[in-house]
Amino acid sequence: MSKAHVLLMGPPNVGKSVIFNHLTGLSVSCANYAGTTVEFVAGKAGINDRDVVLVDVPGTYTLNATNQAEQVAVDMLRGQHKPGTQSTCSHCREESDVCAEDLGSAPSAVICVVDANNLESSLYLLFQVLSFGLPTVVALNRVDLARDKNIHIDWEGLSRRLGVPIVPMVAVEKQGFQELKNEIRNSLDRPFEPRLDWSQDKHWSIAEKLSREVTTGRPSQNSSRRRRWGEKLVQPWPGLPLAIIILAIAFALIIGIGMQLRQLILLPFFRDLVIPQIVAVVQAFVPPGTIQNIMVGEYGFLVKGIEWPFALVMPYVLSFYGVMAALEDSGYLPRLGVLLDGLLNRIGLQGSSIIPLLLGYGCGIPGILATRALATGKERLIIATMICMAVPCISQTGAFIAMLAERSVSVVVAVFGLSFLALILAGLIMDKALKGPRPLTIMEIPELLPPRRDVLAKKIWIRFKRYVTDGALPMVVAVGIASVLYETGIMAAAGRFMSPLVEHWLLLPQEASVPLILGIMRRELAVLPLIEMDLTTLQLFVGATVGLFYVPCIAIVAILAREFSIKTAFFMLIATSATAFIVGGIFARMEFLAWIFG
Ligand SMILES: Nc1nc2c(ncn2[C@@H]2O[C@H](COP(=O)(O)OP(=O)(O)OP(=O)(O)O)[C@@H](O)[C@H]2O)c(=O)[nH]1
Ligand SMILES: [Mg+2]
Repeated sequence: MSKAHVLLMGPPNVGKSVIFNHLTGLSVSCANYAGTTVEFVAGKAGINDRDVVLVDVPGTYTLNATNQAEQVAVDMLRGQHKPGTQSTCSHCREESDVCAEDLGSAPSAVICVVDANNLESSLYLLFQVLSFGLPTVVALNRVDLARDKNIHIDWEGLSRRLGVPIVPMVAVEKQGFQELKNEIRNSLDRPFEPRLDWSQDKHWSIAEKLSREVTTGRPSQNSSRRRRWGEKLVQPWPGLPLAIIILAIAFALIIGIGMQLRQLILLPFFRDLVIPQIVAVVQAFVPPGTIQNIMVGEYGFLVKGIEWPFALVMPYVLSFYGVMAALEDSGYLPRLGVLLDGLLNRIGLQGSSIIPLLLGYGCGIPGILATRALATGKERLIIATMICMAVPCISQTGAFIAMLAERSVSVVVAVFGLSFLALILAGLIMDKALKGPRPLTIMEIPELLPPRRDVLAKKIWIRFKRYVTDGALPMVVAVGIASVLYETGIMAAAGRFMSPLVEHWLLLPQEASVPLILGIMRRELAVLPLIEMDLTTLQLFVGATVGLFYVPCIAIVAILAREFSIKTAFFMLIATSATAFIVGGIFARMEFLAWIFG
C-alpha cells in the first residue's frame, strides 16, 4: 500500500519550499520571487509517530488551471497526477527520494501556506483548496515580516471562523514546526469538518472581508522606507542607473572574488600541493607507460581532471552562486524584470523572462526549467534558444576567464560582447519566426528584503555540494575518457578526420579537435583543453567563439527533448553547431582582430 501523502500548497513565494526542506531534510531551491518551484518535488517526512510523503507543489494564486503550475496543483488535489512528470535532470536537479507512484491517490491532508503579509490573496487560494473537502491545516507563515510592519493577525479568531487549524510560523527561523506537525498528525485521523460551505463562488469577497476583519495595525516607518525604495527601483529614474550600478557590482564581485579565490587559494593549493603529491605517488607505484600516462600524463585525469574542475572552474561557481543567492533573496530580480520589460518586449519577451535567463548563466538546466513559469509556449522557446545559443554557463564562463583573462582583457570583453549580441539576435529571429501572441505582463513583485546570512550560507553550501557531485565528478570522468582516447591514439585519428574543419576552416592546430569532442559532454570542456595548447590570441578567440555557440552539453539536449520535443532538441543541436563553425571560421579570417586584441 502506498504511504499517506500530504500536499504543501499556497500562493507563490510564501515559504512552502523552506517548510518542505525543514520537514524532509531535503534541499530544494527557495528564492524571493514567484515561480521558484516549477514542478512538484516529493520527500519523506516524519510527522511525530507517522511517516508521510510530503509534496512541495508549485505556488499558484488560483486553482482555475489556466497554466501548467495550476494544472499540477489541481491534479495533485484530485489525486490524478500522472507519474513520470518529476524532475530527472542529472545536473542541477532538485532532490527527491520518493517514487512518483506513491502519489497516485487523493492526498491524506493539505498544508495550505498563507502569507501573513498578504492575507487576502492567500485566503482566496485557501478557500479554493477547502472546497476540495480534504483535511487542511493552515501554516500562517512570515509572521516576522508582518510583525515588522506592525500588522497583527487574530489567527485564533480566523481559525474559529473557518473551522480549520492555523499555526503561526517563521519558517526561516524554524519557529512553529512542532505545532505544525501536531496539527498535521491530528488531521490525518480526524474527519474534516469545515465550518463554512466553500463550494459557493464568492471567494474573493469573503477573502477581502475576512482579512479586513482579522487584521489590525499600521505600517511602521522602517517598512515604509523599504517600500519606497522598492518602488524607486522599478521606475526608470532612478531605477535604470541603479540597475546598471547593481549589475556592474554583481559582475565585478563574481569575477573579482572568483579570480582571487583561484589565484590566491585554489590554484596554489591544487597545482603546487595536491597534484605534485598525487603525481609522485602514481610515479612511484605505476611503471611508465600508457596506464601511467592516463593517470598523470598530458591529459591525465588525476592532473587536469583535478585542476580544471576544482582550481579553474569552482572559484567562479562559488562566487556566482553567492552573488546570485543575494540577488534572489533580496527580491531585486523581479524588479529588474519590470524595469527591462519595455526592452524585452521588443524581442517578444516580457520582464519575467529575465529570471530564467539569469539562472541560465549559472546552468542552462534550471534556466530552461524556470521557463515553465512563463506565460506562453513561444516565450519559453525563445528563452530556451537564447540559453542554448548564447548564454555561457558559469563553468564555461570560468573556463573563458581562465583561458583569456591573462592573455588580454579585451578578448574577454569581446567574447561576452559577442554573447550579448547573439542573445539579442537569437531573440529577434525567434520572435519573427514563431507565431503566437505577445504576452501580457502580469508580474508579482515581492517585498524588498535584506538577504539573511544563514539563508545565503546554506544556499552556497547546497550549490557547492551539487557542483561537486553533478559538475566536478562528471568532469573528472570526462577527462579520464579523454586521456584514454588520447593515449590510445583514437583522439589523433579523430583529429585527422576533423582536420578539414579544424585546420583548414577554423585555422586551429589539429589537436584543437579535442575540445570539440569533449565539448559534447560538457560545455566548459569545449574550452578548457585550449589552455594547454600554444595558440595565438586570435586562435584563442576563435576557440572561445566556437565553444560559446557549440552544442549546449548532453544534459541540456535531454532537457530540451523532455520539455519541448525531440525535434526541438535536434534542431537546437544543429543550429548551435552550425553557428559555432560558421562564425568561428569567419573570425579566424579577420586578422585585424589580432591587432585589436593587442
Ligand atoms: N522573513 C521571512 N522570510 C521567509 C520566511 N519563510 C520563507 N521566507 C523567504 O521567502 C522567500 C520565498 O520562500 P520559498 O520557500 O522559495 O517560497 P515558495 O512558497 O516555495 O515559492 P514558489 O516556489 O515560488 O511558489 C525566500 O526568500 C525565503 O527565504 C519567514 O518565515 N520569514
Ligand atoms: Mg518553492
